[in-house]
Amino acid sequence: MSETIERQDEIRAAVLAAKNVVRRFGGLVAVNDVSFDVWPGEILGLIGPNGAGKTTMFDLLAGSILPTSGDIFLNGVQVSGEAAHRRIERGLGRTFQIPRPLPNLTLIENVMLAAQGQAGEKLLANFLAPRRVAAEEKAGEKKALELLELVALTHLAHEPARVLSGGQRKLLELSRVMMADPAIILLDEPAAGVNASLLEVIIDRIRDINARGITFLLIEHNIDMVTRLCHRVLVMASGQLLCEGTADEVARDPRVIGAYLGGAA
Ligand SMILES: Nc1ncnc2c1ncn2[C@@H]1O[C@H](COP(=O)(O)OP(=O)(O)OP(=O)(O)O)[C@@H](O)[C@H]1O
Repeated sequence: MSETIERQDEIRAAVLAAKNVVRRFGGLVAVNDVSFDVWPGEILGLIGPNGAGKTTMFDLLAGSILPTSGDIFLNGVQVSGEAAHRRIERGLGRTFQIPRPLPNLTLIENVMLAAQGQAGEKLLANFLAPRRVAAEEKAGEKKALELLELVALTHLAHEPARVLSGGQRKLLELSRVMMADPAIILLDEPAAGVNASLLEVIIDRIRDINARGITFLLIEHNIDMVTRLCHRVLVMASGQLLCEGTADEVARDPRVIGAYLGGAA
């Protein structure tokens, strides 16, 4: 089998795949010819020193920015030019390093909002089919409560989101993303700014959600978390994919040690 046909088969089997992706910002190549696959059901880590291109890669995968060249595939479908909301509809969820829930709405309202379409659409539907809208709202509330339970926030369901700690906001964000029934979730630094005991809750919840068949790709600087959670790890440095392997394998790789010692230079 030729290399190209093999690569096409891999792309078809992957939940998410990058193929020779390049992203330039003026003269700077933030992501430089990066290719990788995320397999169904895995928890894949993306690590690398500051400025390596990890966040830019997430932005490209999620559709917040478009590649200068190269392609992105979601469940085998080429989505390189598609807007972020289309990729959400196709099963891609994303959390941000600093989640910003609506502070004066309750947790349950914040989670329910994640499932709603355009306000105008909803108003029209309410006018045309009020009973259907009411039934959908009831089902949405039930699902939101189940998801809050999944992330261990049931006791705060009716509190305003402003009372949450940084770590609890990350858990809320995870439940919000789950409202759209994603096939894969991109997690941006789930451990950043989270205290030790809540970190254990976050690790457990990610494992539980993964056990439901949901795939994860996560950027993380906390190597202990990466070692405990990730089945496989990709390492980026200076915009390029340096290597991949288990957390132990990449931690021993002299190229990785060199990249961290030399920073992003
Ligand atoms: N919108 C932008 N305009 C210009 N340069 C950018 C832009 N976004 C990112 N960069 C540059 O691209 C490079 C990669 O940045 P990126 O944020 O992707 O790295 P990172 O690996 O996520 O770093 P960190 O771990 O510090 O978050 C950096 O040199 C950064 O300054």
